[in-house]
Amino acid sequence: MSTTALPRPSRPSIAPPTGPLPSLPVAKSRLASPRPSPTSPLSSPKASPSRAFSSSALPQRPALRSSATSASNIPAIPIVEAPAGPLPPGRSLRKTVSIGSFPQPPKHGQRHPSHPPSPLSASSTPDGTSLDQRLASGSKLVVPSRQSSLKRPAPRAASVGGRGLLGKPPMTPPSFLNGSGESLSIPSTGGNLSLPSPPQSRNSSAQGSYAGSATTFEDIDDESRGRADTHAADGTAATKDGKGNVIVSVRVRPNVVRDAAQESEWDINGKRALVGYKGREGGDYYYDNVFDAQDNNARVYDAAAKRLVRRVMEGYHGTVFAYGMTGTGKTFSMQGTATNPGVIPLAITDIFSYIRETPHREFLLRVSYLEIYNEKIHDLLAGAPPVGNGQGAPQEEIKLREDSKRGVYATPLKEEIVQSPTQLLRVIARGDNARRVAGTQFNARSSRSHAVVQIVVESRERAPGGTGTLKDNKRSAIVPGGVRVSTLSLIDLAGSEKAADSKERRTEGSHINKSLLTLGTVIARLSSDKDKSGSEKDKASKDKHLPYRDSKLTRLLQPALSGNSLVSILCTIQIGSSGSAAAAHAHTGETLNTLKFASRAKNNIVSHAKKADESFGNGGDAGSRALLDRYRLEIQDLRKQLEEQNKAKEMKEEREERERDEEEERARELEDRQRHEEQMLEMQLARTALKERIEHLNRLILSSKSLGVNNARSFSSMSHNRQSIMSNTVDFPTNSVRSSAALDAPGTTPASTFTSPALDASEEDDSVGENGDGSASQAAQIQSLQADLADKTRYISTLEKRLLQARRSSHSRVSMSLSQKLAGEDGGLAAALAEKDAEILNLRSQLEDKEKMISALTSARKKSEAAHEMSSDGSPGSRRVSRQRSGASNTSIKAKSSPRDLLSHTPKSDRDMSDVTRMLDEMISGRVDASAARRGSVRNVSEDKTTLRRKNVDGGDARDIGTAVGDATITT
Ligand SMILES: Nc1ncnc2c1ncn2[C@@H]1O[C@H](COP(=O)(O)OP(=O)(O)OP(=O)(O)O)[C@@H](O)[C@H]1O
Repeated sequence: MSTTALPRPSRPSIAPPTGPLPSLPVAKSRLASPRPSPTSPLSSPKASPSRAFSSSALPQRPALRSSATSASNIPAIPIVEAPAGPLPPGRSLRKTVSIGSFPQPPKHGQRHPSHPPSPLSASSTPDGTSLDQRLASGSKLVVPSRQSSLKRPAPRAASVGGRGLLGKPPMTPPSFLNGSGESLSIPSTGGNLSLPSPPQSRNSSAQGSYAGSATTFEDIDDESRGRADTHAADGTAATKDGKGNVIVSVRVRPNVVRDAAQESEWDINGKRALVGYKGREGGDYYYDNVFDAQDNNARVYDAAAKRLVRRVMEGYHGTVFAYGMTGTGKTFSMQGTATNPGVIPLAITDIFSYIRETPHREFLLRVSYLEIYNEKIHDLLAGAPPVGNGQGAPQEEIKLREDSKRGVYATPLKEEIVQSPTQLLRVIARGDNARRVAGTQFNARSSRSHAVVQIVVESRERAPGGTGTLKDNKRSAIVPGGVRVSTLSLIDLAGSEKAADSKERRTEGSHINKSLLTLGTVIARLSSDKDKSGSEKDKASKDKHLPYRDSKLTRLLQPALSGNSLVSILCTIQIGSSGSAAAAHAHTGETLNTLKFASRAKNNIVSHAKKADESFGNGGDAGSRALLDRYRLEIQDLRKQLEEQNKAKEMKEEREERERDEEEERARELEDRQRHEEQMLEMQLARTALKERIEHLNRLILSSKSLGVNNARSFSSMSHNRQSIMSNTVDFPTNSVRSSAALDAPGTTPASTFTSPALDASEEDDSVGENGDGSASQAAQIQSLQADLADKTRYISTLEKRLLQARRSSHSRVSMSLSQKLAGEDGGLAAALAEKDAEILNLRSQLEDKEKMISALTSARKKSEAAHEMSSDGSPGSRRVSRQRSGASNTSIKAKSSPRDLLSHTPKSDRDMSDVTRMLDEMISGRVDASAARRGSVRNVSEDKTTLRRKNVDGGDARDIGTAVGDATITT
């Protein structure tokens, strides 16, 4: 086993002792111990080839004989940094490695010697020893409370099985911050470990991880996330006293003006994590990390906070705070600058890198930012920033509360949910702007308050299969495992200060100092109350004795300080002080105070940080905290609502579509029905017309029979008497009838019908009628004509009505955009209309004729009756008709006005008869002409209708003619 050389060119090498060291000195007081020598047994030049030295340019020191390689039977091998020359007075050999401190071999993960071991798994300080080793070796210890660690049994053999110095001392137990809890025996390289971090742990840092820690680390960033749990079944940090979960680092701010005198008093050794002061009250202070003036923020972050941040992402609470005198670089370290980002921005970058690297979990981040100013808590994210120092807009008073799950927390405090690094940085920048700063004699922009950024990380297992569809999300909702909530607190404390110029600054300073003092007190007392078992009960009783409540700061830090959180403390100092000797002295005193505070913190704070439980969101306190659960439920609710709304919308659309279809169907049906009705109407119209015509024709036939015009030889029984009267009494004026309509009317009853053959005497005799005077026949005729007239009137009105309806419906149909059909239908429609018009015209004229005929017949009857009354001789024989009057003379026609007139042979009656005869002739001739004209006008309308009409007209004519003839017959 080889050891590596410690690059300590500035220090004289001390030859290793050849024998065992004396028992450990208890370093209560300052020990002017010799510096560890680069020629330490750990500083073998034959460093493992697997080790890569970051500072290869560092001067190589001569190899010292490694005691570890020698006798394994040596109970204890002192590792002595022997100065090249004689030891200075007061200095002693300090380093021993106890064989009992060797770690057990790792259960797994032991690295192959050829693999570059993680720098984080170095089990010792850069010089190859652990802090405890150093403590045990009698290094200067400034914390009296660490007595226990100093009172160790004498170191035993340093090497077991060749492992010797390489093992991890038991007092530097594995921790979550420092590793998985597994120890790896890695050869010390003399503190020059600067192997790069695993790629995934380097997201935020341009620089490789820096293994300056004095404690044992193992890189479990990668696959061993969760493997940590295997080291402690209960999730507790696998450490006996939990000390490994606390990292204390010291950072030295570069001097603006070089102060050679001051600087010479200090020994800042980053590689050995050592701060040594040679002045009065001086001593060597070892920490987990010491950063010198050349170290940038990225390096500080990598070594002091990176692991903690990743543990927070895994479910541990973590607290990082910067402590130090004013102007020493706390804000610079926490916030950094644009070119040199500090812990906060680098942590933010890492948080999001972790989220990216962990696809199997989903995260929710919320951030709050508060400051404690003059012992009052202000929310830096709530509204407008306070103006000046404490004169800002009044804010609701923020109080600190405590509950079992959340520990101590401020409320009401605004929390913002952030989704990207930029967003998070912007929120924090907003808080920074709201923070109170003021110029002091030490710092032009001094923070006058303690500022606390809290990033709450909620995470839960993600359902396999992604979140694409609702189905997936539903599935993810029932994924086993609850929400894990952890908190990362990043705290930039106000700087301690001795004096201030203004009253305001003094007030602020007094509050700052008071709270810092309380913090120091709490940390100092932690040691005496330290409970290694870390049981809740003991912790509670311990906490009771600690003055957490003496200041807001300590109250807020209580969960972290009492062991629930991983802790990283960054103490900032500035060596060298330009100014008066008094100022320089005061400055040094402050610096030493800071160093002592750091040492106490390192030694006293015990963390039993547990991974947060995965809580379910179904109530309980944790449930009320886990926004992730609440959001998930809300999302589910909203999705359900959305689904229901979609369903309702779909149903509504379907219903509307159905209604539209139904409406269209109804409209179609209505249209069909209307069309059908119209058709029916038309058919009805046609049928009615036909019926009317048939009735009319029937009536005509009866009328003709009754008049004996139709066929004298075929009397019907019904009109027998009347016809017989007519035929017997009438000296038929054949010439007049023939000269008129009867002969001209085409299609009329054959002329023989009208020009009835000579009737025999008996028939003529019988034709006088029931009353023996022909009045019954006339009355029947009149009655028949009146009935006929009524029929016609009714028929006409029906026709008119139907025509009107037909017109209306055709109009409506035409207006229903059947324009293309119009061309085709218009002709037919117009023709039909014209036909109807013609028909109406025809019927009207027929009506007129009838009326005229009725009036003529009525007057003829009246005259006949008058003549009958005047006649004294009423015997039938005397009324024999004179045939010699059958000539076509007007006088004879005049005599036809009434049979009674004919019988009376009075001049007046002759005149009357001739009037009637004339009138009838005129009517007949006019009627026939009109009929002829009408026939001509309607012939073109339509074939069958024309035929029908012609029949009507002809029938009408025939009847008219017949009637006229009948009349004439009666009157002659
Ligand atoms: N490591 C460093 N490298 C370069 N400059 C630094 C470093 N540390 C501090 N400074 C500078 O020192 C000044 C004071 O630093 P800073 O404000 O961070 O001190 P502080 O400890 O926060 O002081 P206070 O407690 O008064 O707020 C700043 O101008 C800062 O840029």
